[in-house]
Amino acid sequence: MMRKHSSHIEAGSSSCCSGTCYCSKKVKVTICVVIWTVIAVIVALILAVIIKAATLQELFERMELGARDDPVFMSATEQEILERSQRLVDAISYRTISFSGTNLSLEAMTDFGTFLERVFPNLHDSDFVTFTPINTYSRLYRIEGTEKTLNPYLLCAHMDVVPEGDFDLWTHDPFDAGIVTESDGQDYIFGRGAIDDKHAVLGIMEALEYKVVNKEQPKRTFYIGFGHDEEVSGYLGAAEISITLEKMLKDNGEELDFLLDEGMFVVADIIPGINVPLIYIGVAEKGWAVVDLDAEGDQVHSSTPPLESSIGILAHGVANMEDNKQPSMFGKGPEIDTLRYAAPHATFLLKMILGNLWLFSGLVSSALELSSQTDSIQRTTTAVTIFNAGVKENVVPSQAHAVVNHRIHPSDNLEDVLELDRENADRVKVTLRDSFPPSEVSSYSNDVIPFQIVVNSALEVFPDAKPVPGLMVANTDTFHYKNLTDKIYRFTPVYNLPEDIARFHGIDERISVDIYSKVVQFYYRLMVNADFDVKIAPTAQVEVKPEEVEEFLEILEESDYESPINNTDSNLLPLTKVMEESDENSANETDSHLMILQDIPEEPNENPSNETDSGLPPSQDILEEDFDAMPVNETYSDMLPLESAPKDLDLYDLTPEEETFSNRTID
Ligand SMILES: CCCCCCCC/C=C\CCCCCCCC(=O)N[C@@H](Cc1ccc(O)cc1)C(=O)O
Repeated sequence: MMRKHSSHIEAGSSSCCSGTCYCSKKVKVTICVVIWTVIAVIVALILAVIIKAATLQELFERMELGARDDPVFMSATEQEILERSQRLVDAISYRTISFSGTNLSLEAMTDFGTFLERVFPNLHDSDFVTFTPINTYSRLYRIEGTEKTLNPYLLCAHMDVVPEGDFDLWTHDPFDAGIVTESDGQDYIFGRGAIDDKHAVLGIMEALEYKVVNKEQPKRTFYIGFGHDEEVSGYLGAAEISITLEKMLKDNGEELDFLLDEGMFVVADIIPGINVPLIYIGVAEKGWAVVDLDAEGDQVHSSTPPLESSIGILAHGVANMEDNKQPSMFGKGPEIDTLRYAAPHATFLLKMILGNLWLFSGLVSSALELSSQTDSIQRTTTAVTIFNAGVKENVVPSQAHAVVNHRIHPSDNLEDVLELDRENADRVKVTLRDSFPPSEVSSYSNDVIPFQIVVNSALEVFPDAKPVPGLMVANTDTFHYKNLTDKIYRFTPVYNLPEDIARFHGIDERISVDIYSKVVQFYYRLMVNADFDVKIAPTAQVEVKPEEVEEFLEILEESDYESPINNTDSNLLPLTKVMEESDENSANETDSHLMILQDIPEEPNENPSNETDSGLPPSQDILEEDFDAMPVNETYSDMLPLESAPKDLDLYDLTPEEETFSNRTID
């Protein structure tokens, strides 16, 4: 019904006739204000997005580990590179295949151990290397450092491999290919284990052999653990190494500072718009669940098939599980920092998106979903790995069985995953067979020295790549080492394009001779960089005589110095006494009065971490656990609060070099 025309329009109201609207001035003004406000908000948003993109800062700040402008590498003549490559080829020829937890290739593993001892004779014969066989086949090495003040670290790798799969699909024999020149003109070491994980086993051994031959005893003690059943979860290898190592650490009064295992890699072209390779360090690892799926139906003659067979019911449930994925956890795990760290290296358009995840996280999550590789970093994955039913072509079977393997995102939980499985599975019975939870996230802030050691070593071999922390989407032996340290990194410097990622456990696994050479150099650089704490010590070393200590204590007593027991200030400067015995091999002469001041990050760090991470115990740990227990005459040297220490104390005669250091930290 048409509204009656009114000639009288009240102020503040409006009226329409035949589609024509009459608005009062006030309404018009209001509409204008609303429209302009909306436009202003949109313009402001666009400006904010552009400004954020234009001012994106690199999140990883490289800490120079000593004088590293010109890092020293292992010598690498063409002949040496070839010999090292040939040793990897030989390593691959040992069929150290793990078929299942109860079907390992133990004879091949024994031979592989003998091979390692034969081709790396010097390290096995070295005074400072101790080898302990674990559970017969796994291997644990202790490399004694010359400095006893630094906590050791652990390098891990595994000696077993998965079966080759479909042999006919391989271009070359997976265990006997040698070095092959491919169509891209590059030489490749082909075969099962080339990137998972014999390159790491051999790379670590090459670096250590070189150090032994060249009498480069490391300053920091470290351990090497090679498991023999990683591919079937490491319960016989890594789990046992972990038990022995825990005991060794305890006996030696050590704590493990950090560990590095296989895992992620250098990856290029994985995100369109990021045109630099990424040094992707796994700082966390997904959890694991194996789920059995069982469907039942009638067993009948195939000439009179049932309306629904057990196979049909199972197929329907499985298809539902694939169609309705577990939900995206984007923004709740390390994947967000993968993108935040990568963002400054993106095209401007992508910078606008990645620099403004508060606005575009939905869009980014949908983009990640476009590839199964990128999708795996943002959600719990569902892989149907086994599907079995039927025994004869004319019998409809009563039972059908499938297995699903989930990798659980760190922000997801098993109960929720199973609930969605049951919803999707419909009439299929869902039973959890086994599981373990996702790992903790290891700290990766810029002041975490172990993270810096790993990243610096990678940057030294891939100077143009950019480091990003991220989620390890598969699993490693690190699960068994989680009690030993909370700083666990998963990385080997293999270079992968997206299509190469399929070579892990896939067909035509290979590594180029050039990249393998970088792998070897990486482990060598890591062993050098891990001695960093000792290297910074010369500027920080202060000799203290006993009478000066007395004087210091007296002054402290007289001053208004606040006890560090109640002081949790992160500026506390821990001092550790160097062990009494000095070592002849050490480049730094030490005596019982020598102390090392730990470097202190000058700026607060973005990432929430209270750790000082220098290889020394964190200051808070000392406060809470050790301080009370310390004899009074030792506490003076172990904890000097920078802020509260009397500034006019003139305890030490400092060299100009020492003074620079002391000014930098204390003033
Ligand atoms: C934006 C960047 C996106 C990057 C996306 C990267 C996708 C990566 C895809 C594949 C990674 C390949 C990982 C290699 C894994 C090597 C270790 C391994 O094979 N583990 C096995 C065996 C295992 C080990 C320990 C366990 O507790 C269970 C199983 C595995 O199945 O995970």
